[in-house]
Amino acid sequence: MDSSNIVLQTHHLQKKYGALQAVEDVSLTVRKGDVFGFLGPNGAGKTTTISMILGLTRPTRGEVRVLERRVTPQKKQILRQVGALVGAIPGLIPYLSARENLRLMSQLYPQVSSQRVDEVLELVGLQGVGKRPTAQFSTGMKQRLGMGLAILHQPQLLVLDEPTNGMDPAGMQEMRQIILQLAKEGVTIFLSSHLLNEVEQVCNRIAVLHQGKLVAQGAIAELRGEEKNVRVKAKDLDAVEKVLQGLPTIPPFQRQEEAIDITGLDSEWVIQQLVEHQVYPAEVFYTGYDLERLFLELTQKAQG
Ligand SMILES: Nc1ncnc2c1ncn2[C@@H]1O[C@H](COP(=O)(O)OP(=O)(O)OP(=O)(O)O)[C@@H](O)[C@H]1O
Repeated sequence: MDSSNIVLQTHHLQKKYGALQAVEDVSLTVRKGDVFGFLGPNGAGKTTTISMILGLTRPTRGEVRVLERRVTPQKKQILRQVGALVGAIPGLIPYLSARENLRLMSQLYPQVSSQRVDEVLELVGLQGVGKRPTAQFSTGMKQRLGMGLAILHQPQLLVLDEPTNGMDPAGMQEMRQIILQLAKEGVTIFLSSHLLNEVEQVCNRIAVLHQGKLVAQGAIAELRGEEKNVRVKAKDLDAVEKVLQGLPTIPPFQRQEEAIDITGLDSEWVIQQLVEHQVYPAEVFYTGYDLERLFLELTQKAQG
């Protein structure tokens, strides 16, 4: 693996709070251009991991590297290359407008021009809000401004901790659009979420955390596996079932109300088998692998 391509890496990261193992042996690799989904139910240890990534919490064991440099609470220079939106938006002045807040923040960075402020306002869809004080903003608008503040200095990595928490579906959709746009512009994104659906829509790679432990990591397509799921619709489902039962190796299948779902077979092969037994399906199609099911399987496996 080309290490110059790695933007964020954690090595055997561990955090204990007394007897509680909040994070246990978490090794993550985030490459340039990834929209990396950090998935796990509430309490899995996502925020604790992020806090160690951002040098806010000292790991009990293990280390964090950003752009190949080690991050610790004492050594955080490399985090200038990182933007973060984690919890409440730091430094947001409620009586100032979005532009004024961005301008104020831009004074921290010598390289940020007023042109960049306008660019960011547009990117996060707040160019039209004028002088409205941010105190009057909706949750979604505040989060978008928080995102704007986090990317003002053009970081290489953007860390987002549950950025759509408390948002309505329209706000979530807007947030996803911004994430995708930023990714297009070359920002690597680390997105923590407990929402499978959100992660599936924007991320190319994911890691799944459960009770502090990593239970999976990889490309979404890879994690779904080579496994093929074929749905067969037919007038006579009993006949379909009989054909499946008669195969030399009976594939795992599940009878639904109007279809049979079969795991691990090619649709062409299924059709061929059925037709050879004079069973003619009305429809045969791939249903793909449901991330929700994968997630449940992974977390149940971890528990069992
Ligand atoms: N400062 C702390 N002291 C003691 N326990 C803590 C502390 N911070 C977190 N924990 C515990 O560590 C575990 C992981 O919490 P964490 O907030 O990292 O999970 P999370 O995946 O971010 O969940 P959520 O989405 O609910 O924030 C939880 O059991 C939590 O109660």
